Amino acid sequence: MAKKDTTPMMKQYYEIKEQYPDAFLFYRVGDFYELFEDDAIKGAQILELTLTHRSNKTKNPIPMAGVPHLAVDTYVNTLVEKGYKVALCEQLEDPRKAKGMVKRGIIQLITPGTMMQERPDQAKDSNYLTSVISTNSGFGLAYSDLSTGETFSTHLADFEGVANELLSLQTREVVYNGHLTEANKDFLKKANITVSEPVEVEGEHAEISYVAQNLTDDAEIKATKQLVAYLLSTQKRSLAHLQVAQSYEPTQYLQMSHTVQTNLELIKSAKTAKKMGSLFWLLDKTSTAMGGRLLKSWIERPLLSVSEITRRQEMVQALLDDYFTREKVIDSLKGVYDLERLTGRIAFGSVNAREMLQLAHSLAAIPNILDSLLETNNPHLQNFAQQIDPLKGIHDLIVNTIVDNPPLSTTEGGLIREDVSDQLDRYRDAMNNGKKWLSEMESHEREVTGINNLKVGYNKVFGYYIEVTNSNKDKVPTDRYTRKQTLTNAERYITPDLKEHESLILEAEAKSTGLEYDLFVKLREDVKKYIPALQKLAKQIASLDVLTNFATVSEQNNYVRPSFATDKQEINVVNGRHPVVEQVMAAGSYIPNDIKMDQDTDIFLITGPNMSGKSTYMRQMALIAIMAQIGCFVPADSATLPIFDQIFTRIGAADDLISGQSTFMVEMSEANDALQHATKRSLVLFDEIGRGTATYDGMALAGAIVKYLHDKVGAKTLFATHYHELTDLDQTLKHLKNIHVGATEENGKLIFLHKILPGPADQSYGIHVAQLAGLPHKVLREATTMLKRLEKQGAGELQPASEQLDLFVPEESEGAPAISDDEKDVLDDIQNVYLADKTPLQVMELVAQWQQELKDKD
Ligand SMILES: Nc1ncnc2c1ncn2[C@@H]1O[C@H](COP(=O)(O)OP(=O)(O)OP(=O)(O)O)[C@@H](O)[C@H]1O
Repeated sequence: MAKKDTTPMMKQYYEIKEQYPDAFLFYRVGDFYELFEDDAIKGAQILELTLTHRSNKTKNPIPMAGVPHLAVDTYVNTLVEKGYKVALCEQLEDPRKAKGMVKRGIIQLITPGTMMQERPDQAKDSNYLTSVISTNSGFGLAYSDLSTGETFSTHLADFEGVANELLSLQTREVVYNGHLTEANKDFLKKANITVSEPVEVEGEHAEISYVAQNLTDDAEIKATKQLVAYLLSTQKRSLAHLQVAQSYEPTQYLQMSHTVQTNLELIKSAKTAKKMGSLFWLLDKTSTAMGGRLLKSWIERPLLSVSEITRRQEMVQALLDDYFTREKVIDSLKGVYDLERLTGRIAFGSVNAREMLQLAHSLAAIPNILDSLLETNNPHLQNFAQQIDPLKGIHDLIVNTIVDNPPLSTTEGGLIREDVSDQLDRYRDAMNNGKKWLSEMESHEREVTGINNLKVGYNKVFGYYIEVTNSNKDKVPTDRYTRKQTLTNAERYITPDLKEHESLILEAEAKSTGLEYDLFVKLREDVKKYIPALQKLAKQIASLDVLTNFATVSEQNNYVRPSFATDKQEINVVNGRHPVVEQVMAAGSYIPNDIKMDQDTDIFLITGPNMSGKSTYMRQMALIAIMAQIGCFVPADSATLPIFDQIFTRIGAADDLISGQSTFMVEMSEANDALQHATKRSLVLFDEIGRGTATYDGMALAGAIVKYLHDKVGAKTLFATHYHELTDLDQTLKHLKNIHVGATEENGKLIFLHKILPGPADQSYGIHVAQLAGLPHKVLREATTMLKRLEKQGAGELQPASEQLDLFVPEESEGAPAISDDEKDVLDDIQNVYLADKTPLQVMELVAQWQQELKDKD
């Protein structure tokens, strides 16, 4: 960078900036943070700041923009949320005491992956920084949420696995060690993930070995150490709250790719990308933010172990059966703050006295929760309670140290109770005595001078003074009083006595606030020793919150406890419902449906009109399976399920925007994923496979895929299709059954029954649905005529297109004037269209287009 200004300050600035070339450098000058050079130009634009210039008189003024230090968080957050990094450069010494240039240094590097979620609406979100290292034996991956310190690590075979994990974690930043191909870079860019270089940290850091202590896999250890080193180097402080990394295998859980999670709308609605309308939205009635975050991670990672699921179910059952205990627990949970993040703030050193009290109040709620659980006769609830240490010592320590209503600031006193420190009490006595002396002095002076409204006051500039109004000025004993300040209607004086006491009072005050701060820091350090115990407690409370929440939701929505047939792959769901669709519909209007697939049935081929409920039925199956495997009860009258190892989907039009593939390509890759990786224990949902290409290609592919699933995979498969020709497959594939969603026609109108019935659908009603969508009458009539013709002739033996022209030529064309060029274009199009290549719907679209062209011409 060309250094245009070589004043000592700018020299210092350039030196620091050189070390952080890829971050916005917020350089503290007095009450402002200044941005210079390119940072200023770019920052001014993004943050809408006024761009000014430093050294305006020189030939090359330096662009500059500033933000007030009190508002810095908002500006930093805006930049970091957009994927940038911010280096906060502070004055490291008091400018008044500094000799020469004030020392400055970076106190924190804030990056997308290390930003703490502070806004209330983000309380249930985690922000994971991920670290990846490529090794000879695949990839090590580790991630951590800096606000809570929870850390995980795993080992993945290929970049595809890494990419999937990054998307599932919604990671904003990855510290990447290894080669990235152009395609990898492209993916990371499209997924909006900031890529950071790994960093070395100097010296020994206990955190690095602590976090990695339980890991055995070399790649995981490396990724974890790289993660912690990056955190330490950006945060520039000890991070006592980082938790021992938990190693996991993706195969330990029911596996679903990020696309599957998105398609099934587990955490967000596919349409709005908001929580509303998702399974998480439906299930989340948790009382604490920790519970909310835990629930989300449970939904993303359903269990495989029946005994673990049963353990959750037992708790849900017990809480469901015992309304009063449940209500008491919920009531107490409401008093528990975000223990995990409070603990993080304690470790971070950013906690204030009010938050310290929030911790104490949270701990105060724990014994009530334990009492409620222990009072029941339920062994599961009792056992759960017995494992919890309420950490009463920490509670007592905090409430015995901090006053009831402490101020926000920790440096201005008023935080610490009496009797905590003799020394503090002595300072306070001195202050009180001094103040008492002042009030006695005031009465005494009134008496001796005869000035009744004489008063003693204080301001920051002059300290303590005696104030006398102008009307009493002549009574002032000028031999004892020295004038200090003149106001319009009064004079202020001091006396040697007053000044002597003033210095005693102020000294005691300064010492007392200093000591209070020291005592507060000591308290913080004392509590810091209990961080692992607090984190354990936080986890226990969070899981109690989620389990209680399952009981509440299950009761409110009439869910039933599922059982698992582990020895055979059988599904027997009686009157199952789609939990989210049912919720947004009027009460009682959702039509329940059974899902019964015995050992000998692997594939349901589902036909039925558009809009009849095929997708809903398939999603219902997946959501019931997921709910069951996270330990929640399920929307059905009864349910027996296998434990699914993986779920695959090809549903809806949630096109893969990130990889930039075409719809049909995405469809085929998703199908391929299932064909390659599904096992007998998997659940496969395929909705209208093949519709993204020409009819015959699509139908042929769909048929072959069904056959492959049937012969080679054996996964439980729900396969919805509009290709009625496929329904004949039940003749040859013995594990395939046809089912359809019922619909009837009354007076030419289509009535959806939303009821699953055995056998194939008799007709597709596509044109009826088009009618519901309000297509012009003429289009519908013509489509109907064409459909009849197609059905009569069989799509393969279509007449040449020219012979069908009479379908479209308006009657009044006879004897009409010669046709225009536009009309001719349309006729040419009609003549050239190859009908065998088109679905009826596509033909309808074409007809609509031609009509529009003719209309435009009018
Ligand atoms: N069991 C049900 N009870 C009541 N309403 C239902 C039921 N199933 C589906 N619906 C309603 O029907 C609508 C359409 O359902 P869905 O999208 O599953 O149809 P589809 O057959 O998959 O349609 P398409 O073939 O066009 O994709 C849903 O949004 C819902 O409102």
